[in-house]
Amino acid sequence: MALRKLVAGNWKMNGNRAALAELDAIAMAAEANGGVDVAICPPFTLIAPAAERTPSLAIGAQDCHPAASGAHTGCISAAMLKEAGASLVIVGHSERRADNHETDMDIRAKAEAAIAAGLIAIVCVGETEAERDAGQAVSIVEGQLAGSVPPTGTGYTLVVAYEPVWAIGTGRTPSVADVAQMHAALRTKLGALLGAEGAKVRILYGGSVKPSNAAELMAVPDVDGALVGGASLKAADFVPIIEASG
Ligand SMILES: O=C(CO)COP(=O)(O)O
Repeated sequence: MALRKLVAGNWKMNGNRAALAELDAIAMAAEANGGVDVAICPPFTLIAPAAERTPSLAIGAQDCHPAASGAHTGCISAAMLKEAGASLVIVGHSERRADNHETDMDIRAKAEAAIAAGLIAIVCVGETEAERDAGQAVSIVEGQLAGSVPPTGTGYTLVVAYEPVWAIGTGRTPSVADVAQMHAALRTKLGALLGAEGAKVRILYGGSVKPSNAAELMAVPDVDGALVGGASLKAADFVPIIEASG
């Protein structure tokens, strides 16, 4: 079953108010490519101005706290993101798994909080280079998925992003065959975890997606979109990726 593609940009800790000008051309491309869902996940401080500037574009966050509220200095709840204008949130990005020692259990709790607040949760999984070299990529990623996907997730509330850690920001990507193998394994595992809903959950590929490789990656079976880092910062790079996904 071909699912509607989602192309999401993760700005990470980049961008400022001036950079929001990029959103105008991205929103125009989203409108012109009506068969593709497009989202941008800027830093927290830019969510509200981004949502106000381009109401037609889905705006997301890059993390949320698992609790609804409370004494958690420096943290942001899913409901706060929703009120600021976000409709989705990335959880479990490998940079957060590494830098903040987030576990699969933490990530599942964040995804559950996001869904409870009415956000779409984009749950990230991906192996390190050492794990791939050891022949463990599929089993590691299946384990991350089983641990971090909420059992109540549906095709409307949950998105999975496969991002090999070694492909992020390096210009390197897995072969088309390796992407196909991993996405097929994730699709099967989602079915085991979520039943019929597992077939409706979009599985994005992320890691050095750029205009020159987007069409090839988006044509792989069970690749239902892209999670784009560096190439989402400029409309000149991101718009061709949207166009290649239609
Ligand atoms: O981590 C990523 C998106 O979440 C991918 O980053 P790059 O596209 O810069 O490799």
